[in-house]
Amino acid sequence: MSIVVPKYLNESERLLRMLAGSIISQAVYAVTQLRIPDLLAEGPRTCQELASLTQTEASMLYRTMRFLCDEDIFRETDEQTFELGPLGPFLRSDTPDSLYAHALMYGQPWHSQPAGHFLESLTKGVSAFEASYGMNVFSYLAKHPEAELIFQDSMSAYSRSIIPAVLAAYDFSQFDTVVDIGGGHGILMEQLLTSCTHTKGIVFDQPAVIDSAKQYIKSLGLEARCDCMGGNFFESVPQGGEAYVMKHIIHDWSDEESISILSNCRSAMKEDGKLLLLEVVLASGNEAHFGKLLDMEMLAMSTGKERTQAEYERLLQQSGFRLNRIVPTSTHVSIIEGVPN
Ligand SMILES: C[S@@+](CC[C@H](N)C(=O)[O-])C[C@H]1O[C@@H](n2cnc3c(N)ncnc32)[C@H](O)[C@@H]1O
Repeated sequence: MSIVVPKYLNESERLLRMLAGSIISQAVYAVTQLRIPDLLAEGPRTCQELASLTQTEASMLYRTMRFLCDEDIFRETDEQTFELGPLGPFLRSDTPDSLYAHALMYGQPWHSQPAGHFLESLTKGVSAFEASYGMNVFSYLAKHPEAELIFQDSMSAYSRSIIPAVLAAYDFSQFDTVVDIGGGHGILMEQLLTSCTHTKGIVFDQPAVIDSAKQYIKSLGLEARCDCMGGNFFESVPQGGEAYVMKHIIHDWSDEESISILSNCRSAMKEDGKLLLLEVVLASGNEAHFGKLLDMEMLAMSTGKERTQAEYERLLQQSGFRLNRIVPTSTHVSIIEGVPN
């Protein structure tokens, strides 16, 4: 089933729809938080029934769901009766490729408010998050455990949808020890150790995050093959690994900050080690690419950016590596392989 921008819109309506983007995002957040996609998993329900199950005001819920039919999230099958549309299943909490946790994160004030500081960000040359909260997003999350949990859940869910393609595209079983720098709650490591049964792992992340990773790895019975270590990658990273993997880390940071993280990996790794960055690689021309949206998110939330192959080549070269090859996956994420220079 193909998804299209509603055809009924003329140019000025398309622009108005763009201007109302935050309302669309908040409407998606509201129905997801109410778990309406889960409630429609088994088939259509009336709006009255949904309102009573979610303790919401029926006529307001109806208007919200009617609008989200235009966005392909729901479909009105009968008068005031809805089923899931083509995008609806992705907002269920229980599917492998679920964006449920993502929708919850996008609705949080700390995620949506920085966009209101975009202009200030452009004029001052700092991220909108920094302009809004006076600190970088990771310092904010470390101080707000509830927000940290929502962020990590969202990253884990996103990772679950990407990692199978990464493991299919690259042979990680060639390594004895893989270190996942900024590994969050350990989802990548879980899947990697499950598919490469002779490999050992280390998950490294901030002290505020690593306890949850420890618990998660232990709950899977993988603790004998995986250490979880807390620290700051601007100071040092665990020594002696064969492969240093970073998924969606370098895009969070400026060139200067990235060089500091990468140089620490270079000092810690074995001479025949490999650096593996799991990132979007932007095309150098001006063709449309999903990565440009992620780049805007980086602009709003961090000092980082999405980069082209030439930019990654330069970054690696300035950190003691040579870009060996870029392995595409079936997703928008590629594996950028660096080797010591
Ligand atoms: C965008 S998330 C990526 C998480 C994970 N790699 C994934 O793709 O799901 C960035 C991660 O970097 C971690 N991080 C941020 N600053 C750090 C620091 N100074 N030292 C170690 N980890 C850090 C965060 O806690 C977070 O888990």
